[in-house]
Amino acid sequence: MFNQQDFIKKIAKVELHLHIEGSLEPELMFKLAKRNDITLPYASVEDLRKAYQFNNLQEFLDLYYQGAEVLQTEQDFFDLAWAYFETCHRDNVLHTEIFFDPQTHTERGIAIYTVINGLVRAKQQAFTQFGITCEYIMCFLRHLSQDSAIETLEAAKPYLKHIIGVGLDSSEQGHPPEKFQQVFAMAKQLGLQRVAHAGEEGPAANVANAWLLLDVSRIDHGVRCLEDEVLVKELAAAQMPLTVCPFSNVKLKVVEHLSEHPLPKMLQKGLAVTINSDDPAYFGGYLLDNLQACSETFAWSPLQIAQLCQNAVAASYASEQRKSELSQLIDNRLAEFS
Ligand SMILES: Nc1ncnc2[nH]cnc12
Ligand SMILES: [Zn+2]
Repeated sequence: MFNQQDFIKKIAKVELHLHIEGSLEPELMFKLAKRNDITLPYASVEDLRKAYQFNNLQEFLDLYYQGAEVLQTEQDFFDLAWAYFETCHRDNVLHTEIFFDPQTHTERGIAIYTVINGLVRAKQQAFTQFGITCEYIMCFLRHLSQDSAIETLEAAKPYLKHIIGVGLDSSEQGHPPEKFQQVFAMAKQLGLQRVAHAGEEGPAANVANAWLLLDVSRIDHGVRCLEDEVLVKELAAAQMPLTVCPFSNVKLKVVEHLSEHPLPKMLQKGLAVTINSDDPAYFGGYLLDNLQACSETFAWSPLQIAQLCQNAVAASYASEQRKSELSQLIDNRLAEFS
C-alpha cells in the first residue's frame, strides 16, 4: 500500500535554510557544557526543552545565543555539524546549504578559524562517509553594525574557498536590508552568493529591498511578501526562491497554527517555494518532519512533494552535475511510487 510518509522519507531532499547553531540539541548542549566546564542555567535536558516556548523571534534568539556559548573548540563545532549530518543521512537529505553565524562566536573571543575548521572537517567526513554534499553560508548578524559585518568578511578572506555565500539573519525588526548594502556589495565583488532573511517578521518592503539593494539570489522566509501583490507577481515571474520554514513560523508565532500557514497560497501564486527547518533543535523537527507535517496538513500529493524537492535542487548552489543527479533521484522515486 502507498505510504506517503515513507515516500517523503525516501525521496532525495535538499535543505537550503538551516542554522547550524540552531541544530544544537539539548543533549549535545549539556554534553558540551560539561566538557567545557560551563554551568547552564537549567537543571536538566527536560528543563531546557520546557523553556523552548517563544512569543516572537527575539525571545527565541535570546535563548539561541545563550545556547551557542557552549561551543568553544574546533571539536565542538565538528560535533555540532556532525550530529546534523547524521540526521541528514537518516532522513535522506543529500545536499544541504548551512548557515553559520561567526559573530556569535568571535564576539565571545572564539577565533573564526576554530569555527570554520570544525565545520569543514565535518563536511568532508559527511561526503566521504555518507555522500552528502554541503555548502556553507556565512551570515551577518543584523542587530550588529555594518562595520562589524565588514570586519567579519575581512576575517573570513583566508577561508573563502570554504564559503559559497553570505547571508543576513538575527533580529529583522529595526534592522532592514539597506543597513548592509555596502558589505553585500563587497561580498558580490569577492564572487560570493548572497541570500538574506526578509519578510519573516518584517514587512514585504524588506523582501523587495533585499532583492533590489542586496542583490540576493534567494530570500530566506519571505512569507510576508504576500502583503504586496505586485511584489508577489514579480517574485513569481522571476522564480525567486523562497526558503520557507513552516515549523519555525509556528514556533515564533508568525502564524498561530500550521493549518493557517500561507504555504498553499504561496504555491497557488506560483512562488518558487522550498521547505526547510531553520533551527530544528528549537522548533520541534528537521526537514523531514516539516515536509511530513505539511503534507498531512495540506493534503499534498506525491507530485507536489516531488515538485517542492525539485524547487530546492533548482535553487541550490550545487554544481550543475550534482543538481542533475539530485533531480534524477527525485524523478526516480516519484516514478516508483506512481
Ligand atoms: N529564524 C531566524 N530568523 C532570524 N535569525 C535567525 N537566526 C537563527 N534563526 C533565525
Ligand atoms: Zn533562519
